[in-house]
Amino acid sequence: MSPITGTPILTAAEMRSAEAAHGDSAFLMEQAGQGIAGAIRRLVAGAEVLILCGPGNNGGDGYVAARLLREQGHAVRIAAAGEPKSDLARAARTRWDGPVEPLAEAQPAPVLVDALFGTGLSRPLPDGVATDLHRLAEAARFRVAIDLPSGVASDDGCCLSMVPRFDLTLALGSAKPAHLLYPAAGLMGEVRLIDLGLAPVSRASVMRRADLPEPGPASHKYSRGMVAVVAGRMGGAAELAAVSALRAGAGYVLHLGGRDPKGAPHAVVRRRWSAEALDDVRIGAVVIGPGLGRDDDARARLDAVLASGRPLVIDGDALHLLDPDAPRGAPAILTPHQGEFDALFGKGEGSRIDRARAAAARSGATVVLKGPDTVIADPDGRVIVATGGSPWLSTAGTGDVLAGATGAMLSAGLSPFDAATAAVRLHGRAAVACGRSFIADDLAAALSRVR
Ligand SMILES: NC(=O)C1=CN([C@@H]2O[C@H](COP(=O)(O)OP(=O)(O)OC[C@H]3O[C@@H](n4cnc5c(N)ncnc54)[C@H](OP(=O)(O)O)[C@@H]3O)[C@@H](O)[C@H]2O)[C@@H](O)CC1
Ligand SMILES: [K+]
Repeated sequence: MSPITGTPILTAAEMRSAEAAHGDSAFLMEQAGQGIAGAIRRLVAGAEVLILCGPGNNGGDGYVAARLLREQGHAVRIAAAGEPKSDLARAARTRWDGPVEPLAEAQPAPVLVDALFGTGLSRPLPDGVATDLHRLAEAARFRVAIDLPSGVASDDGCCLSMVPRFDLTLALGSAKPAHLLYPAAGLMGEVRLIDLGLAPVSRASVMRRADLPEPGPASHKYSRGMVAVVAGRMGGAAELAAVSALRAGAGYVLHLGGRDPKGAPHAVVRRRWSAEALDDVRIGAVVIGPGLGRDDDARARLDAVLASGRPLVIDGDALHLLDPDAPRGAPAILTPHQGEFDALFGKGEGSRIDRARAAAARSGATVVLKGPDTVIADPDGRVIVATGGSPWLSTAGTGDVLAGATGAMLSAGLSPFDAATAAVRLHGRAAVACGRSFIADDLAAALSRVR
């Protein structure tokens, strides 16, 4: 059992291909059962376990785990929603020599293990099954989901039925989109990986430690990265982005336009807005959007920035003015939240991973689709899904902080994908370091502490 950080994310179809490529599904199920039994043994300290088994291979995993737990002297019962339908599940059921209770009649146990449905769930749970799952989950002290909580759709994290809250979800072989994407991700408790030795390959993975650029002995302020932040109607947002760029590690931040607020950091260099200011070849990234406004003046500034040929971070209001299909002369990172994303790219089909990836391919920009499950997608198809942020990030100005931090990483010479990943990671860590009920200014300050 290990953390899922850094692991590949596979759809149900990709999981089936990985299983087929391995060639020995019975061995994989035995491995899964061993991992599950081992995890449960370690975690529940002898308490009685009730395993709910479904008709497919998720149920098969449950039968194997039950047999192994029983062989080791653990108190375990099984309740099933019907007979096994797959060959593997039937074989696993045959090797279980204890009774199998009908699900509707099952009495609760302190530990509930849900092996009803996994990646094969294709429709809402039958009403009776959903009711029994809730009844038994509510009565249990500790709830474990095998691979996925029953009722969640593996590929997009939607709930096809009402899903109870779990304390632990044991992801088998690889992470699935639902382990990261909400609402499903919010119901899983801690997600841990049981390695099946599949070595699955995917272009999508769960975020792990990001390498942040470090200054060396020969570094100077321009080599650390020079960021220009283009201000607009609401000065505070651009101020936050500018300060955040410095605190995330930029060597020089130029704030173009807007007023000079009292008490603002003296480290930010301020100039009036002019398109010519962007001619400075030392500028490694331009951040535009925070507080920009959406009027003609804002549009003119965006047009000038797009024409400058500098690497771009496009956020906030600028996303409302942008034509995502228009060619750009420089790399760009777009940082929309879901509302801005929908306005820019349309509602679209598929999971947040699918949609962010399609948007990146369409726009030719790296897309950071922000949320509790931030998805970073590159035009070349790579995707990273972030974990470990904080629900307290849902406050005004935190997006401006991310835009500034992203500008810092881009100006330091990271590729847009690596810059976005590093900034999202740093921003999430800073949010966690801030604790509860912080404001965006605290978050900007925490970027330095976390670095
Ligand atoms: N891939 C791997 O490498 C490994 C995978 N492993 C395990 O296999 C799991 C995937 O197994 P799986 O494909 O058999 O799917 P699973 O989730 O058990 O359900 C399918 C069954 O449920 C049925 N059914 C579906 N929806 C339903 C509904 N709403 N209400 C009622 N019935 C419904 C469906 O019937 P049908 O839709 O055909 O009518 C079918 O009979 C995976 O999560 C992991 O635990 C490990 O063993 C080791 C390695
Ligand atoms: K399950």
